[in-house]
Amino acid sequence: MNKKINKIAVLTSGGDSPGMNAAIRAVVRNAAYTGLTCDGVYRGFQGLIENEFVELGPRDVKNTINRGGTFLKSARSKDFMDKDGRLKAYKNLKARHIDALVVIGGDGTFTGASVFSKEFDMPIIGIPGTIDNDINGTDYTIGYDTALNTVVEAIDKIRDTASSHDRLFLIEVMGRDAGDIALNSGIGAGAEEILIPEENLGIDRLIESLEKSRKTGKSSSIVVVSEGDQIGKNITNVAESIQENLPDYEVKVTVLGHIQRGGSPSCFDRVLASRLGVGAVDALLEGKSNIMVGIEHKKIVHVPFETAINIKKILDIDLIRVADIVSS
Ligand SMILES: Nc1ncnc2c1ncn2[C@@H]1O[C@H](COP(=O)(O)OP(=O)(O)OP(=O)(O)O)[C@@H](O)[C@H]1O
Ligand SMILES: O=P(O)(O)OC[C@H]1O[C@](O)(CO)[C@@H](O)[C@@H]1O
Ligand SMILES: [Mg+2]
Repeated sequence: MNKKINKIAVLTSGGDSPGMNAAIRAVVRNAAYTGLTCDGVYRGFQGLIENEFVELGPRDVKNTINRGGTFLKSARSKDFMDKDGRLKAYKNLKARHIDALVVIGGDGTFTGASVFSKEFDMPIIGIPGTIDNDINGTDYTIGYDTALNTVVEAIDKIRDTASSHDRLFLIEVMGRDAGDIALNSGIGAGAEEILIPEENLGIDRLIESLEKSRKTGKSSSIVVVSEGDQIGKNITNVAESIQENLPDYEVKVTVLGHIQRGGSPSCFDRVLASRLGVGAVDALLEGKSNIMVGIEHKKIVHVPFETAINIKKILDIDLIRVADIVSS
């Protein structure tokens, strides 16, 4: 028999992502809709430890659906990695009579949530919020679509100047260990080459391919490089190898950086966040715990944290084929 849930708390953790506010809003409003009370926790797991709670009702989340970042703020909490820190967090939750938790974040957040939930018998539901789209069991994570649009807009601008000066640009995009942002933005922005961590074909093939492109009449080129790419030590190192081997090219490097994490969420991310936020409270009321609410084939799914974290999400191989064909 599941314990009755009267009060929940919601937090955002790990790297922020556009649409996290929309997810908080949906959690808060579904809590009120179903007769629960809801606290927000500032600064993710660190706020749990440092007792930074705020009561949130439906009107407290007005005008947030359109805002990037997270108004609850986020953190990468070292203290939560220790049992002492987690014990403090548990005591603070109990002192506020909180029966269950909704965490919005990435794989690290779900790992922490899973450890905590087992240690202290606290029901927890995860909502995938990360620009990386690196979580198994959900087709999309909140913020990924917005980040892709930001990247494509930036690359379009770089292409203008690349083409005016007949230059080769290497553009680094985020994604830690996952190539989703690089592969999809690369196709969307018409990149000549896309370097991702999941596929290392080596520097020689890259140089050969760029040389061939120039011979077939391409005067400028865009190469999208995922930050987790393994070809060189880093993007500058890859640029130097290309420059040495292809002296006729003028090679430039742009690192897009944290611009990719900001901005107003796309409509896709707002709707996704709203569905997952509502779904998280529904799941708690159904007695679920230790799961992520995700989306697969347009339907809400419940995925055990273990499956979401420990099984590497498979990259769509056909996208690599498409990228090769459309860049030829
Ligand atoms: N093994 C663990 N035990 C306890 N807490 C953990 C563990 N792993 C991660 N966490 C907690 O989760 C937080 C968020 O994890 P992390 O920094 O990896 O970001 P994330 O949720 O994966 O998001 P993103 O990858 O989008 O930045 C960590 O800072 C830490 O507080
Ligand atoms: O902002 P930070 O802490 O430097 O983290 C950067 C990392 O976070 C992410 O943006 C995911 O949130 C990764 O793509 C990137 O590797
Ligand atoms: Mg992560």
